[in-house]
Amino acid sequence: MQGIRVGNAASKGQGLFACRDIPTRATLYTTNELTIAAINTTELSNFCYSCYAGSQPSTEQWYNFGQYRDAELKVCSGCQVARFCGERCQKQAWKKNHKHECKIFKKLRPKVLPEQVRAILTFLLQHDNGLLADGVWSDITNVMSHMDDLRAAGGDTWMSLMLMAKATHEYSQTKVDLNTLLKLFCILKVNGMQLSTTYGDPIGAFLDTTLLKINHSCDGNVMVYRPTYTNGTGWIHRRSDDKATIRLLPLRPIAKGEELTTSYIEFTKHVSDRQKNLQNDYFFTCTCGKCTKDADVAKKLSSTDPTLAKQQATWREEVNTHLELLKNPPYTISSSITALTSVVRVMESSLSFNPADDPYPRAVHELKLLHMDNHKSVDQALICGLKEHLLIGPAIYSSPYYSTRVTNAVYLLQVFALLDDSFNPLPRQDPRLVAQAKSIERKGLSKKSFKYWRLRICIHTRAYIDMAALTDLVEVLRREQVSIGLDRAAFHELVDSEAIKTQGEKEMRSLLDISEERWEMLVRPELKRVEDERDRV
Ligand SMILES: C[S@@+](CC[C@H](N)C(=O)[O-])C[C@H]1O[C@@H](n2cnc3c(N)ncnc32)[C@H](O)[C@@H]1O
Repeated sequence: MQGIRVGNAASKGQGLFACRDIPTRATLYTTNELTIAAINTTELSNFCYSCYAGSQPSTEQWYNFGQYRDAELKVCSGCQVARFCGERCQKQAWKKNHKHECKIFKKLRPKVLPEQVRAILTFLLQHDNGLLADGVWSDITNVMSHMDDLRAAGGDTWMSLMLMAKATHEYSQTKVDLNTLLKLFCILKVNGMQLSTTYGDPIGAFLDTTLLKINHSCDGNVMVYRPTYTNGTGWIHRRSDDKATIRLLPLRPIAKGEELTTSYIEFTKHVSDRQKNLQNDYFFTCTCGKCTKDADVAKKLSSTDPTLAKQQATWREEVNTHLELLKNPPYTISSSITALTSVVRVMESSLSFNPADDPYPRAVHELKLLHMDNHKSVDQALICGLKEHLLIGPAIYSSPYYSTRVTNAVYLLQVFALLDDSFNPLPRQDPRLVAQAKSIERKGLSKKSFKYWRLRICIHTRAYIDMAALTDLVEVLRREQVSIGLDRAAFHELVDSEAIKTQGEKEMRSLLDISEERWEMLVRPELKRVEDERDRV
């Protein structure tokens, strides 16, 4: 552990603490050996079983156009379940764990075990076959399991934990008792972290003996990040041995002795939903500063404007329903677009509009993704992405170094690229994109302002990256800047010209339909802050 230690976090149990002052550019901890991990069953054919390289990650699929480098996955001829990006990964996995589980997977074919069972089964077989390093078994089995809470809550969750424990006991023929196995499933349920792509798309779950000591805060000071390695020409999802699978990065400077915290849940949700989530899934009540502040604001709103408070609860309900529907096909994209657009519109038209208010951030983000579907309305996706970048980002993230904020900006730049005539990575045969670019112009953003904003967002995002530890994204931004195709002189003319800047801002207000007053209040402070920051880089 680099500059961090496990310590007593009072009523929260153990926690992680900084042993020195930590600047934002530091990497706090890295690992490329996750203690327990499994890829979701639905993603098994898309990601390497050993290094989690992706063959078709959902978000990035379109990202690098022709340059995207797929990892070609070959299926294990024994079990036909695990897929590997190369011989090296296959050999490593065979030695580490696959030798023992492969036989079990083969016997069960065509049934594929759920990810939780594969995760615990693999760990158990490593233990039973003497393949775990000293202390790892006790490090994991001594973690808070909340088994009594889960048993008391009962229901389908408890039933499924018991069934999974029984099945694992039977398949493994282990000497470890059933109760310990059940505890392991509870530990994974309560402490498991999401294994994801760099863009945050979930692909599995993992447990790491150090990271699982991090306690929760809705305004955490660290983030768990899965880097995407790049070279000059495209993404390389494959990780070489010297590179980490997971990194722990600071979101702001952290003082010596401060506790490291991260958000276990979607922190943009309303405080009442966050508390429900934390109580149901993690069995505690959050008392962080953000919860105290948000609860005060909610209480005040209920007493001063009960109609609005009620209205907001209805919007949250509506967005939650659609986001839930979108998780499981068959779903209708167009009806979700209609419902989410209507919530976004009414929220924006409210006099007390605050872009941080749940469900606005979640609705705009989902709408952006839905509009990108099949490139059907990239122009609308651009508008959503811009709202997310200019209005929502500054309002919900207490720090610019959130990987989500940076990767959202990188995504937005790619949406710009799709609509930019002068940037031509794709054969421009799609007349829909040409028509959509025209629609952006008709809505008020001229070609010059379009280019100005594309460049401006690129430069500002690059500045965030230079100040943070998200170094793997530098190459992506460098390439992006080149692709905008401006020489140094033209670059300064665009970004530093007051006239172009004033015009660009005016046109952006028109595109996003934001009044000047709202722009000055909600967008201006952040624009000023990033400009100051850029000057410091
Ligand atoms: C991943 S573990 C964190 C490490 C844990 N404190 C330990 O001692 O092993 C998650 C559990 O820690 C406790 N916890 C985490 N954050 C907390 C918080 N902000 N307040 C109270 N309890 C918390 C809860 O019991 C939660 O289920």
